[in-house]
Amino acid sequence: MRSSGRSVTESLDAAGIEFLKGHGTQNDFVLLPDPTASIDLTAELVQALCDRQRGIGADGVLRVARADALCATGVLSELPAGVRTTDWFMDYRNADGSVAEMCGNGVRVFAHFLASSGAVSEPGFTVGSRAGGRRVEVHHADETTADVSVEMGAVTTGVESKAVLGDTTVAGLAVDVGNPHLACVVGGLDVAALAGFDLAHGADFDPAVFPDGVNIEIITPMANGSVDMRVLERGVGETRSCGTGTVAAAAAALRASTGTQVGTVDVRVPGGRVTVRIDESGAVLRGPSVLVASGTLRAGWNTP
Ligand SMILES: N[C@@H](CCC[C@H](N)C(=O)O)C(=O)O
Repeated sequence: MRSSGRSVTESLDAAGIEFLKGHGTQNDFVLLPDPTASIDLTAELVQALCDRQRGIGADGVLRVARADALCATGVLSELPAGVRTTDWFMDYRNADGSVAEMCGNGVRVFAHFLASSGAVSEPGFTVGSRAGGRRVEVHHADETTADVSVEMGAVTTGVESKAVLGDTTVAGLAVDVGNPHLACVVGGLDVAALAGFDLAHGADFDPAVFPDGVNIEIITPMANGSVDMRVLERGVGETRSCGTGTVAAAAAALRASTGTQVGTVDVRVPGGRVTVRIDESGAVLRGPSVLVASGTLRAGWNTP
């Protein structure tokens, strides 16, 4: 990892650094505008920022940096496919401090911030992620709310696998949306039974299929073009939504009901609703973003 030149104390509390708090269907994030990638974004700092008692509280952190700055400071070893040096790059971290390739809700909030702050001048632009460049279209954005579509790229289904949640075993399909998912469409499951699943105590899964961990979605069968879903996110726990998870859920639900993964699905999650359209060229995720607040980290907030 690079050395930022900041002292240990400075990197512990990142005092004076500006942040925003936002969410996409209640999957919530701390945004750190950091064009030059000068913040020493350690796992410990991410954990503290995301802590709901001693920090700001969030499911993850979105550092807003230029792609070339992340390369120059060694955060990225190379530019992922489809990302140009001048693109804004979503440097995403899970609440436990781990790095993930992609975040579908985060990219909408990220694009909302860029559009509402004037950092971009066109409604359509590319956001860099570790999974590659993602084209976004901001349909509407004001200071607080936005409606954003994201081209999520290829949705690749793999083998069938299982997860154990509490005393329940569920079967699902491995789905790669840039990050790994086990999308479990449970036959006969209704909204009330979905609410009864124990997602509070983690899950066991097959590490041979998911050597880098997995996000697990529990999904009702498709009815009238929609499904309900809950999610257990890698590096976080249960969240109220997961954008990449909704894409995986749509692919699995379409496959289960039609035998192909082409179509449009409304996915309801505890935090709201998004729409996923999948065709041969990939998936498009459309949904809301809310920027809740902005502020400045105070000196000493993260002093042990
Ligand atoms: N909430 C995100 C996914 C974030 C990354 C995930 N926890 C992982 O580790 O892959 C989304 O909206 O897609």
